[in-house]
Amino acid sequence: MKQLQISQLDKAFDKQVIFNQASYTFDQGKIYGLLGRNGSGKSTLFNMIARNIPLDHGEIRIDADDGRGLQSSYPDIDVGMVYTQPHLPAFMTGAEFVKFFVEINSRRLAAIHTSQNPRDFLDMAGLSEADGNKLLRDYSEGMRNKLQMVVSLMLKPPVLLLDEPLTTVDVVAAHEMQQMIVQMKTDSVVVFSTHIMQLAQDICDAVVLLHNHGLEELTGLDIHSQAFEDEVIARLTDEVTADA
Ligand SMILES: Nc1ncnc2c1ncn2[C@@H]1O[C@H](COP(=O)(O)OP(=O)(O)OP(=O)(O)O)[C@@H](O)[C@H]1O
Repeated sequence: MKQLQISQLDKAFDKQVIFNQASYTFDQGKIYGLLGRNGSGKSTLFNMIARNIPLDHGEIRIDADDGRGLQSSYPDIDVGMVYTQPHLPAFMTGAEFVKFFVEINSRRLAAIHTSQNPRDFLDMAGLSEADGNKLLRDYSEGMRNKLQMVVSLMLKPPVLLLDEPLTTVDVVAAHEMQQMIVQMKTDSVVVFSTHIMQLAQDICDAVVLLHNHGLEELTGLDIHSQAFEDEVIARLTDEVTADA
């Protein structure tokens, strides 16, 4: 089973403590919703997992289910990251970008039996032929988000991190993307951050709160209940009181 393990993680920016001895293990087979107040450290956590920024102390380890067990250094393990603001080349058209993406990832796509037809990628992102011929800088934010998510999901990375996805896509696209994310949990560890409680309740199997500089799963309540929602708000509100 694939696994992402956070152990006794510390991270501070100058004197601002973001994580203090945070520990949690995310398993393949579940969708985890990461909830926390603005500025609590959700993007920072994702960036540490993706090794974009260093951690101060502790360990982040990944088991890609490749026989090697948990690895604390994982340059060869793909961590898929879907950003709130997509990072796409502005001066390529959608079709050019997808063609380029398929070319540079052809071996990986072949290994996981994913289509290598660029048109399929554009179709999944709901982009027409005319859209495909537009420069990415002229896409709406929602169109960029859909395209970014489709290319990230098609690679089926062992760990998939989604930083506030689906906030800018239309209702139909959001429904389709939700279904794609749900399918991903079969083969990947899937963690997404969101401020939309309804979204967390709709697609998550577990909700992890980032508060008081730690990670804590909210257990013992039906995720779809009002009591669950009240408890999330109470705990995240408590944090402000505790820090004040
Ligand atoms: N490179 C950096 N240098 C200094 N401080 C930073 C840096 N990156 C993030 N921070 C600070 O760390 C804290 C956590 O930021 P982060 O973006 O991880 O929060 P978040 O939970 O994702 O917030 P939001 O929900 O608002 O998107 C914030 O106070 C932010 O200002």
